[in-house]
Order: sequence, then structure tokens, then C-alpha cells
Amino acid sequence: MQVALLGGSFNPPHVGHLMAATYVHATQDVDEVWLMPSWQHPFGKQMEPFEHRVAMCDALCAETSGWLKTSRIEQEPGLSGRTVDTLTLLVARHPDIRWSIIIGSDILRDLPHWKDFHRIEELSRVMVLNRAGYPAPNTLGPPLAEVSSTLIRDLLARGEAPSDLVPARAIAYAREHGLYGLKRTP
Ligand SMILES: Nc1ncnc2c1ncn2[C@@H]1O[C@H](COP(=O)(O)OP(=O)(O)OP(=O)(O)O)[C@@H](O)[C@H]1O
Ligand SMILES: O=C(O)c1ccc[n+]([C@@H]2O[C@H](COP(=O)([O-])O)[C@@H](O)[C@H]2O)c1
Repeated sequence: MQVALLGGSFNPPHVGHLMAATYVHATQDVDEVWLMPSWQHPFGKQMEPFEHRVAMCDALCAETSGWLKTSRIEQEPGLSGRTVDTLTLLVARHPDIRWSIIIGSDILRDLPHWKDFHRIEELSRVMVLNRAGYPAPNTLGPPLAEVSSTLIRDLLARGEAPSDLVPARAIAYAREHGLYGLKRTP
């Protein structure tokens, strides 16, 4: 089996994540895509609690026929969000799976600060998706949606409803739990 990992803060998840996962599943030789929310972020990004972000990722997965899953692997003791360590654990735990790592082209500028990226390339196929606004050589596919979690948090802070940028079930969950300063709904 071939699995592609899409790691991120998912704070909140949005249609860009869904499009990225769908694109990879539809065009690459991949059986499943696993969303892999950060438990703690290596560069110290502040995020809503892990359980809420997992639940919103599950809401994205519900939009698919079962090939998209959420992995809680990053909460394992001993991991710190460094992808090479997470991948090493996954490789040991699932020797039957062949791994790919999905990253958006915005991440390319951060890679010099990643731990042991060469080892990640040894353990997996790295797919760099063409994220709109971040052109780079050797990316995969057409530019994907111009949307970010930062934009969505900004819209929510201004009292706007980003209903065209976040899958409905995910925004409903965020509202139900009063995330991102949203007024809690029963
Ligand atoms: N619109 C998009 N198109 C392509 N890749 C994306 C898109 N949005 C996110 N990604 C990729 O998904 C992964 C996880 O992204 P993340 O959860 O940090 O979302 P983000 O929108 O970049 O968040 P933030 O705005 O909070 O930094 C990264 O590899 C990122 O490049
Ligand atoms: O391995 C590293 O050193 C490393 C450094 C920064 C980020 N990452 C991973 O990159 C993924 C996307 O991160 P981000 O910054 O877009 O939320 C997420 O799974 C992080 O754990 C990994």
C-alpha cells in the first residue's frame, strides 16, 4: 500500500488542504492520504488544541469516500513535530506501507531549517505541490487554491464567515466549540 502524508497545523483545515489531498490521490500512485496534524509545532506555531484540530480534519475526511484519513501519530510520546522522526516511527510501525510526503511550495523556504531532510528523502517520495502565490521550480501540478489558515483566522476575527473556504462540517465544528473566537452555538 502507498500512503501520502500531509502534515500541518490545520488551524483550521481548509479547502486548500482538501484540494491538495484530492489532487495527489487522483493523479499520483497513492492509495490513501493521511492528514497529520501537529501535536506541537517545531517552529512554535500557536494552535487550537490538538483534539479540536483532529476533529476538524475528520470533518474533511468525511467529504471523501474513505481514502482520506487523520493520523494522530504526532501525539506519540518522544515526537516533537520533526517529520524525520515521525516518518521513522511510521516506517517501523508499518513495514508494508510505501510513504510519500506532501508539502506545499511555501515550505521550500523553510526546508534548510528542517531536521535531516535528506533522510526524509531516503525514507519517502517527497511531493512538492504548487501552492498559489509560491511559484517554484519542479513542483507538481497546477497552482492550487489561494487560501490559508491565516486568512481564515483573519476573516473569523473580523466576524466574517469563510464558508466558501472551509468545508461546512469543519466550520460547524469550530462554531459548536467556540474556536477562533466564534460565538458558541448549541
Ligand atoms: N492552498 C494550498 N495549496 C497547496 N498546499 C497547501 C495549501 N494550504 C496548505 N498547504 C500545504 O499543507 C501543509 C499544511 O499547511 P498548514 O496546515 O500549515 O496550512 P496553512 O494554510 O499554510 O497555515 P497557516 O496559514 O496557519 O500557516 C503544508 O505543506 C502547506 O504547504
Ligand atoms: O522536520 C522538521 O524539522 C519540520 C520543521 C517544520 C515543519 N515541519 C512539518 O511540516 C508540516 C507543515 O508545517 P506547517 O509549518 O506548514 O504547519 C508539519 O507536519 C510540520 O510538523 C517539520
